Amino acid sequence: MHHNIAALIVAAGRGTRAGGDLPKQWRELAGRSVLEHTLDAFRRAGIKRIILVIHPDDREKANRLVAPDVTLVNGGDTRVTSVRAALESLVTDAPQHVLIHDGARPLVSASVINDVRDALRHAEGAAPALPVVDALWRGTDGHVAAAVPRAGLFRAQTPQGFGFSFILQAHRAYEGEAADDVEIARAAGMEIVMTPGCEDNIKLTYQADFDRAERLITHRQERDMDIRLGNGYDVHRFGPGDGCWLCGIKVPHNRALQGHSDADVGMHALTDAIYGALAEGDIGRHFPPSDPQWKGADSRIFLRHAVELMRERGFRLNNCDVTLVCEHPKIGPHARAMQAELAEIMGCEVHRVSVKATTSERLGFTGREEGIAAIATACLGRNAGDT
Ligand SMILES: Nc1ccn([C@@H]2O[C@H](COP(=O)(O)OP(=O)(O)OP(=O)(O)O)[C@@H](O)[C@H]2O)c(=O)n1
Ligand SMILES: C[C@](O)(CO)[C@H](O)COP(=O)(O)O
Repeated sequence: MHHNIAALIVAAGRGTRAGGDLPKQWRELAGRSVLEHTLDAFRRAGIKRIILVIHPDDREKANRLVAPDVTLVNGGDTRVTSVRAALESLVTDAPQHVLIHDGARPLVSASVINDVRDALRHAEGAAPALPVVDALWRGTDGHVAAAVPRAGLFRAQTPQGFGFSFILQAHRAYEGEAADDVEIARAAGMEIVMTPGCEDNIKLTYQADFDRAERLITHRQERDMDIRLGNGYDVHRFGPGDGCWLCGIKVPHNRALQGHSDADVGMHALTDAIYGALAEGDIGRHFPPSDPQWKGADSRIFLRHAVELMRERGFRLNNCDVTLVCEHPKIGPHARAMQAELAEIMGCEVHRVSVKATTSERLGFTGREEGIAAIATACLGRNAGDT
């Protein structure tokens, strides 16, 4: 997907402030190591190349994380030298961009990563930040010594993204310590754009941060279990014509389906199933048949609207299943094209979309070929990786 970008995940520190038996990035968080959470966050964002920077003492543990998308590199004594080691390791097969991230920030969301990556289309560098909202003081000996103006102050997060060759040169030219790579990039004259940070993208620094991260992960897991099901049912009668619109495909037939719109009975049932899963009524509520503007309308408009609503509410389509009930036309030869068309409209993978058909054994209105009925089920899940 994004082969020309690599994530450098720095994890060579010793985590002295967090304490514990193991360096913090190797400790368990909600059943998995911190680094496993961090690697998965980048995979969810579609990153295919990850350089994991480790301490040589952790090689044995780290070998378990090696995968086709993960390469190990030994870090240095400071964060700066660890990043530098990772950058140098990429020189022979350089990506266009790099995202440099603390292994100790396992809760980074796909949207934080993607906002940085998107900003790199126009910027030399980009990094997530949050404005300081609390009042700031300077303190001495446990007393407030002065108020510090907070206007224009931001809290820096990672991943910090850069053009690879720019940041490599900046690191090579830099001497001494730096809190992060933005500092190094700015010292080399690079312009850095700020992108939205996220309160959940915490860096595990002290023990209390582990407790907070556990709570956030539990909350995410509960949210991810929020699965919504909806069903839809629709019928259209036959009238004169030379084919029927069914699931976005014009199927040749000696008749056509009649309706206010293009009468795509399958797409209507599916649209209603999505509205149903969101408890948002049905097509008639969003596109009233009394409104002349929907006369003869392309039913894709309805389905796209339901999908937009689904995304706005933070859901994605897990899968859907449409059954067309008719004697004729025969659906089998067109089912795959219908699945592909529906998947295209909904912006999802085709394996999430099923279209099938049955006859009603010549019974009832479908059996007498007076019309076609369709039933659909849609299953929605929460958008993974987003907070
Ligand atoms: N020599 C170092 C030092 C730090 N880091 C990484 O940089 C990130 C941010 O650093 P920090 O939170 O300061 O981690 P530690 O140095 O491990 O923590 P501490 O200062 O408490 O020892 C961490 O993912 C850490 O593993 C690194 O790769 N190499
Ligand atoms: C890079 C960083 O995460 C930006 O907030 C941070 O500076 C690194 O951690 P440290 O605690 O400053 O070492």
